[in-house]
Amino acid sequence: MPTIRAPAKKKTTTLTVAVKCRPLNRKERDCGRDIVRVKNNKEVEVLDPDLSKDYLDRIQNRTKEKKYCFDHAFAPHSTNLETYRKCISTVISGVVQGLNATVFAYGSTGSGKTYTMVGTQHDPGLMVLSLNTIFDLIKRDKSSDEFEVTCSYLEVYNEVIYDLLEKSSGSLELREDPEQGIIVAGLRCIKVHSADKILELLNLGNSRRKTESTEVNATSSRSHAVLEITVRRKQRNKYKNQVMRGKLALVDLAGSERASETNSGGQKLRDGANINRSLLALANCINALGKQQKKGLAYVPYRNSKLTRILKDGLSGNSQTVMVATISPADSQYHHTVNTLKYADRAKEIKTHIQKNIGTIDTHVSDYQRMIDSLQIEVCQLKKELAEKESQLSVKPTEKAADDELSWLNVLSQEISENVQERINLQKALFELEETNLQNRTELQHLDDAIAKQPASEKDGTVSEALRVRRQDILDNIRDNDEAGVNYQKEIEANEKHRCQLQGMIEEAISNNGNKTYLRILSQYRLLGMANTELQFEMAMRDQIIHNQREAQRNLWNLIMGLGLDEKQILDLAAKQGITIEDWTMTRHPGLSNRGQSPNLASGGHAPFSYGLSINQWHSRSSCIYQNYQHVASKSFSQDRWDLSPMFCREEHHSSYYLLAHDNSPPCVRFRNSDNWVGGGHPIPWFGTPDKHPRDLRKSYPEMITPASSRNESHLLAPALGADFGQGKKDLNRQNLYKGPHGAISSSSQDMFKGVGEIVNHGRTANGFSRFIGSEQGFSTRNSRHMVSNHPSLPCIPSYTSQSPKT
Ligand SMILES: Nc1ncnc2c1ncn2[C@@H]1O[C@H](COP(=O)(O)OP(=O)(O)OP(=O)(O)O)[C@@H](O)[C@H]1O
Repeated sequence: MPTIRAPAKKKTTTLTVAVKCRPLNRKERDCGRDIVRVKNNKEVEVLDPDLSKDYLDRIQNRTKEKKYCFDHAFAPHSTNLETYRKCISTVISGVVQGLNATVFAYGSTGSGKTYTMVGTQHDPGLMVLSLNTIFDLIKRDKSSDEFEVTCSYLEVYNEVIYDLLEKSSGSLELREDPEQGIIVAGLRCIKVHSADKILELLNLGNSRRKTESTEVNATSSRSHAVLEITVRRKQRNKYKNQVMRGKLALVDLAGSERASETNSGGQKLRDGANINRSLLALANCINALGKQQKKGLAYVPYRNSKLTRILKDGLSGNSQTVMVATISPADSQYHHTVNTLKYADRAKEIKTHIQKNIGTIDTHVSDYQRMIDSLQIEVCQLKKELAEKESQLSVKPTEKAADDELSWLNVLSQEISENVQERINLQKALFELEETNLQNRTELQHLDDAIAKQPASEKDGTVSEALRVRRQDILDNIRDNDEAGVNYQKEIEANEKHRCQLQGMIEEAISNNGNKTYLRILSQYRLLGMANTELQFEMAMRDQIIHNQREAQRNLWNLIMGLGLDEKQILDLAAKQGITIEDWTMTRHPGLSNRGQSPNLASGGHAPFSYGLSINQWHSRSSCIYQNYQHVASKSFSQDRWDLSPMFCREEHHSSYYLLAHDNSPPCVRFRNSDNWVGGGHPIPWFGTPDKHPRDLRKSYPEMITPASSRNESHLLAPALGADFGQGKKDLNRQNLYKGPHGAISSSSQDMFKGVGEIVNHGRTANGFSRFIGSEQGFSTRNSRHMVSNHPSLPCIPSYTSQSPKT
């Protein structure tokens, strides 16, 4: 099979980010004011909407004023043509030379995305201007090359892809093509010879696009629209067999909105939820990609929505990409404007790698082959649909009633699945926010230390000034993230409410319907499927945490061992880093023949778990506290053996706690609340509710409830471990744990400990991810999520306390 040849060079480039501010509309002029200032064609300043703030507030940084700088910024009076000339035209000329380009408008509802992309007759939008340029360039081309231009236009509505160039398009599927990346199977590609023809198609497609009138925008787009133009250039000169293929994707996103603002309900509300979901997925991708550039690898959740899968190339692959962030200058839109600018600011970090798509004539033929294949698939699909429709017409009334019942159930289960997916997205977002703030707070602490250490003579110097500016930035970020976190939590609450309604509907259907058993099994099956999705996400998150901690431990051990330090030196060094080593109780393992080897690596062979070390400052993503717990007296590195004694490992991550326990009882996972061990015989992971109480999975899915148990301790059998420790050691161990050198556990709380594996809470409030991970009904928020596990893969390490991030 012919393939597109690897190009000679790949050029790395960053996203071009432009901000376009629309004028105030009449309503905004009458009852609000303009709070956006565009300066020097690059800077955007958003004033505090609260006019009551005075000079003192301003000099003390108590206003919500924000300043950003972008590649381009356009004031309200500027036209689409100006935007096009300054940031799009060069990208478009590349398309005729075999390069890919993506242009997308991002902003809240009513901020001017469609105006920017489609425009009006007097002020044509970027789609129209780009198409005219492409045909102009082809017309003016002096070479004898042959050009062919094709166009497709799709929309993603409620996570379903429709062809806007088809009169009554069915839903289309996404496929991964090894050469072309993500493609939409069965999407019509129409050959066009002039810009006018494409504009005709564009208008036709736009008339089919789903729009609604909302409180904020009379013609609000309810779907994301992607216009794709492909230019194939068959070369006639020395590279006779070569075909260059440039692709231009022009994207008009649906607007993000809040249900309360748009005053919508029913279908509109559902659309809004789906739009927000895919935009949230896009925002998460922008976040992750931004982080990737700053800190190396980060998981980019493209697969969370169809939109992000379609935009994948534009965000990180082979594409020159321009993001036009559209904002409203109205004071009532302050929150949306700042939110859009924040994501636009992050998008500046995103890098793409552009290269010419050069293929052979054969490749060109293979493209046609692919088109034929996809048309054949479409024909098969249509035939199948026709056959189904025919058979539906001939079904008996009783069968039809049963079918109706089932299709109702399908709709319901679809809603449940969307509800779960939305919650996962929100919780992920919350998790990211919390993580960012954790890092922010650590940096804040370091900055405070650095500022305090500045000599008096330097207090007014440039270094001090830079530190203070950075400190203010971090404070702003923390405050913004906290605000965003509160909003996410509200959305999670709404999501939870919706979930309860859905649950009620299922229960009602079960009690009303004749075929109860079947429906019950079916609904149980679906609910378990949903629960499974949540569990998988939780597992993935935990794997990530464990991976990060291992990394940190490994690095640290390698460093410490490489230095060949003795215990005292290590303790001194740790103290300098602000780390207190509570209890040095490691003895050497027979398997560790020399002290140069990282104890963390000693987990192989017969060792049921590994030794490790974690220190907050060294940790790349999470804050951890580990506690090694042994009945053996403290031993130093110089001793001969690493003793495999019973051990506890405590980890704090986003207010989630794990503790590893090894004793002679069967390995188990235990849960406890602030006072007692709780739960039945077969505990399962728990998911936090949006409010203060974690959600009981069995409550959410009552079909999963196992007979209640009066026992206040729950055990979940884990895979057998090699460790087998005497029960007798347990009490002593517990005692040691309670009486750590720093008195980590208060004497009153000692009474709470009724089994192995209790955990000390260092007083961090539980939120974000901790809501999501392991806990049980009735936990107090303060002591929040306690989970005890003896997972064999988690490392056990010496005892430390690390400084909690500043709150
Ligand atoms: N630069 C501009 N000049 C004049 N009017 C504008 C401008 N930008 C937007 N508008 C007007 O603002 C209103 C909302 O714009 P538009 O429909 O483009 O918003 P949107 O971001 O696409 O909204 P949604 O996401 O809800 O589809 C429209 O009436 C549009 O004509």
